[in-house]
Amino acid sequence: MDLLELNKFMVLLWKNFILKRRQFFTMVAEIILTLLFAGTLLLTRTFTVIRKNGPYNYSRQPVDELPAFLGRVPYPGLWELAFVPSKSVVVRTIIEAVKRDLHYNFKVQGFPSERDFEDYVKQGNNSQRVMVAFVFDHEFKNSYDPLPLQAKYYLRFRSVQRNKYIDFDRPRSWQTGDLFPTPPSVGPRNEQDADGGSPGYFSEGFLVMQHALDKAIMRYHDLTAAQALLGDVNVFVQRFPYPEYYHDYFFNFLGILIPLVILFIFSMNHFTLVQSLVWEKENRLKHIQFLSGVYILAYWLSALLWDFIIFSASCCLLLGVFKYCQLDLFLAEYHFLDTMLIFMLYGWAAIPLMYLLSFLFTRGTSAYIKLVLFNYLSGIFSLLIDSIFEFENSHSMPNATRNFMLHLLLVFPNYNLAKCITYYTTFHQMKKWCSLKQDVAFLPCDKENTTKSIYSLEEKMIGKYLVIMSITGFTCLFLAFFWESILWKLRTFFNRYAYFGIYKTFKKKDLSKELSGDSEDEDVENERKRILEQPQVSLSSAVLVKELTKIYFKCPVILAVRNISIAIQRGDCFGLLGFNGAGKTTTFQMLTGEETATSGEVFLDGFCITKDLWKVKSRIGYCPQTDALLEYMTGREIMTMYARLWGISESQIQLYVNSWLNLLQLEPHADKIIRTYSGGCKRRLSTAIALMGKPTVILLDEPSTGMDPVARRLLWAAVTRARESGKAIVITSHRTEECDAFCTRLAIMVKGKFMCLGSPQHLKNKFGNIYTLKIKVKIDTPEHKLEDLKFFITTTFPGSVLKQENQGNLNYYIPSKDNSWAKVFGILEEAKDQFSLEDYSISQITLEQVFLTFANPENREMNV
Ligand SMILES: Nc1ncnc2c1ncn2[C@@H]1O[C@H](COP(=O)(O)OP(=O)(O)OP(=O)(O)O)[C@@H](O)[C@H]1O
Repeated sequence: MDLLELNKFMVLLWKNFILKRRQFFTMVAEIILTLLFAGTLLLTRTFTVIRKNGPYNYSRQPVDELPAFLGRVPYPGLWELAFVPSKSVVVRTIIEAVKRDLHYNFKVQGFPSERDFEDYVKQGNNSQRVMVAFVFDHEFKNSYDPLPLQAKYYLRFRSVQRNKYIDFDRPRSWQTGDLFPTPPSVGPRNEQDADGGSPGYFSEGFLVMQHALDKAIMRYHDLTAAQALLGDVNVFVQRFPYPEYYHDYFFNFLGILIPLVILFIFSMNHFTLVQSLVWEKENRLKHIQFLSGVYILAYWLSALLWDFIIFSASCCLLLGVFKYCQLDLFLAEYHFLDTMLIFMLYGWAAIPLMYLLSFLFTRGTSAYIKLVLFNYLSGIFSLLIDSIFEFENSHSMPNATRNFMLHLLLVFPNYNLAKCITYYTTFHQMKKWCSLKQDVAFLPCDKENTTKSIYSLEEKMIGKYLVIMSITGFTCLFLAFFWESILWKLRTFFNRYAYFGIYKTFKKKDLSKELSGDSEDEDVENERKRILEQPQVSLSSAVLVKELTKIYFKCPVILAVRNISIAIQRGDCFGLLGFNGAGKTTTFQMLTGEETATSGEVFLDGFCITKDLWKVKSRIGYCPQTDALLEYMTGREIMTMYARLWGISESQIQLYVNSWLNLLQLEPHADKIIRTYSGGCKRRLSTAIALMGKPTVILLDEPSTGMDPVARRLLWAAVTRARESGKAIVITSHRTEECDAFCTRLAIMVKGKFMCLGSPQHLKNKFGNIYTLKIKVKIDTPEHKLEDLKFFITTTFPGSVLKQENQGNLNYYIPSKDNSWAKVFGILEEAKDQFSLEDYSISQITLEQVFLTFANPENREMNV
C-alpha cells in the first residue's frame, strides 16, 4: 500500500468514525440491547444463590432386598429370570437356587444362546417381564458339564429404567456418561439419595441379582463352606459420607448460558456492520467511493479495522459484566488474556464471514433480518446438535455421518466460540477442584490432565477451535476480496457469452432486426461508421462507445440499450435525451462499470472497461439519478472526504472544498447534516461531488431534477466551467431548453436506440422544417366563423396539422416548405379582419417539439 492508498484507508476509517458518532441513538440502542442480553447473565447471577450444603451421611442399603417395582406385575404373566445356555443343567440348577434365595415367584426360562434370548426379548413386550438374564460365558460341551471355579457371567437388564424414582424412559442406555459430567459437580451426585439415585444400579436390582447369583455359585461349589460363610451375614452398601461444601448455582447455567449470551451480544455487533455494508451498496455509495479512486483492498481493510474496533468495545463491555458476576474464571490472573484471545479470534472469523454473506444481499433491511436469523439459528442449532451428539444414544448414528456433521458445525464461528467457552470453563473448573481436593474420585486429576495446556489440539481442549477460527477469518477475507474483484468479470462472462449466446441461438436472424430497430438516422449511421472504420487513436475521444448493447435477461427479456455508438471529445457536453425507460440510466451504468454490457465496448481515455475496469472507474465523476450521499455527514465533511480520496493535497483541501461550496451556493448548508437537506440541496451536493476531483469524464444523470431556477443556473455554470476545463460531460435531462442552451451535441434515445444525433441547431434544422402557428380569435366570434378559419388554414397551407384547440386558441404545425415567413404573415394579415383574429404568431419549432415528435412517429414523418 503506497502513501496515497494509506491516506485513502485513513479517510475511510474517518468516514466510519463520523457515521458511527452521528448515529448516536442507534449506538445507544445497540449498547442498551447488548446490556439487555448481558442482563440475563446479571439476573441469573443475582437470583442464583451460593448455598452451603451438607454434610451428608448416608444410611445402609441391604443388598438382598428385592427392588420395589417387583410389586407391579408385568402384564401378562410373571416376572422372569432368564439364563443362557439352557442346555447346561448346572446353570439351570444355580438359577433355580437364585429364585429360591430371593423368595419370589419368578418364572425361570433358559435360552440356548444369547442370540436366542435377544430374539425373545425383541418379540412383543417380552423385554418388559424379564427381570434379568444371567449369561454364562463358558462353553458347556455336555448338559452335565460342571461350572469351572473361575466362571465369567454377564447380567443383562432392560435399558428402560423401572424403579419408582424415575418417571421417564431412558431411550436406549443407562447413560453412564452422566456419572461424570462436565464440568464436574462440586458436591456428591444425587446428594439426597442414600441408594445413589439415578441411573439406579441399586434401585434397579442390579446388586441384588449379582449378590444372589454369587451366593448360588458359592453354594454350588462348596455348600458347607458357603453356609458357614453366609449363614449369619447380611450384606449392605453404603455411600461415602460427604463433607460440607458451598454450591454456587450460577455455575449450573455456565455451560449453555454464557456461550448463548456471548453469541447474542456479538450478534448485535455483526448485524449493524452488515447492514451498513449492504446499505452502502444499495445506495450506490460503495460504487461512488470506488469511482473516486478507492480500491477494494483499502475499502475492505478499513471496514475490517473499524468493525474490529467496535467489536473490541463489545468485548470490553462483556468483560465488565463478567467482572460484576465474579466470573474470575475468565478474568483472574492471565485468564483475562486467554479470554481476550478467544474473543478476538472469534471476531476475526465472524466479521469476514459477515462480509462474505453481505454479497448475497442487495437490500440493507433484508440483510439485517436474514442475518439475524442466520446468526441466532446457527448459534442455537449448532449448540443443540452438538449436545445431542454428546449424548450417548446418538451413537446409533453412523460414525461417518456424525463426524461429517460435527466437522460441518466448525464452519460457524458461533459454534467454535461456544465450544471454546465451554471447554475453557470446564478445564479451569476441573483444575480448580483438583488443586483443592486431590482425592475426589470422579475427577480425572492425574498429572497428565492437570498439567495439560488449554491450547492443546486434543479433544475437549480449545486449540482446535482457535485454529479453525483463524483459518475461517483468512479464508472469508480472501473470498470477499476475490469475489469483489472477480464478480464483475463473472457477470461480464455470463452476460456476453452464456446468456447472450443462448439468446442469439434462439433469435437467429431476428436479433439484428431487434437491435437495429427501425431504419437508422443518417447522422447516427455516420457516427457508427466513423467509429468502426477509423482507428481508435485518431478518434482521440474521452469517451468512446462502440455498438453498446444491454439486454436484461429477465422474463420477459428487456432490450434496454440497443447498439449505440458515440465518440465524445474532451470539452464536449453531450446531452442524452429520452423518455422514461429509454435506456439513459442503463447507458450510464455501463459507462461507470456498475452494469456489464451484453455486447459492445466502452473506452474511457483509451482504456477499455472490460480490461481496465479500475483505471476506467478512477477517471469518472458520477452523479446518479438518486442521490448517493452519506446522510449522517455534513456537506463540508463529505466534500472533504471525496477531495481527499481524489488526492487533493491537505494544504489545499479547505480552499478547494470552499470553492465548490461557493460555486453551488451550498455554504449556508455546509455544516448541516445532509439528512436535513432539501431535495434540491442534495442534488446540488451530488453534482458538486461528481464535478470535483480529477475525473476526465463526468456523467450527470438528471442533475437538475428538483432544483429551483436559481440552482439550475448555478448547476449549468458549474457544468460549463468543468467543460471548459477540458472535461467531457455527458448529461441526461428532461429539460430540453437547458440542453439546447448548454450541450454541444445531443442524441435522442427511444427504446434503447439513438434516433438522432447532432448539435441542437442541427437537430432543429433537420427536424424543424415546420413552423408553429398560434392563432387567437376574438371571444364573440361565432362558431361557423371558427370553422371557416380552420378550413381556410387547411386549404391555404396544405399539410398543416391542428395540434391543439382551446377556447378560441388554435395551435398549428405548418410545413415550412413553400411557405416563407413573409408569405405566412401576409396571408394572415389579410385574413385578420375576415376571421376576427385577435392575435397570431409564427415561430420556429423548439428542441422540445423535436423531442416530442419522437413520441409520435406521425409528426416525425411529417417533418422529415
Ligand atoms: N435492473 C434492471 N432489471 C431489469 N430491467 C431493467 C433494469 N434496469 C432498467 N431496466 C429496464 O431497462 C429499460 C431502460 O431503463 P433505464 O432506467 O435505463 O431508463 P431511463 O432512460 O434512465 O429512464 P428514466 O428517464 O425514467 O430514468 C427500462 O425498460 C427498464 O425497465
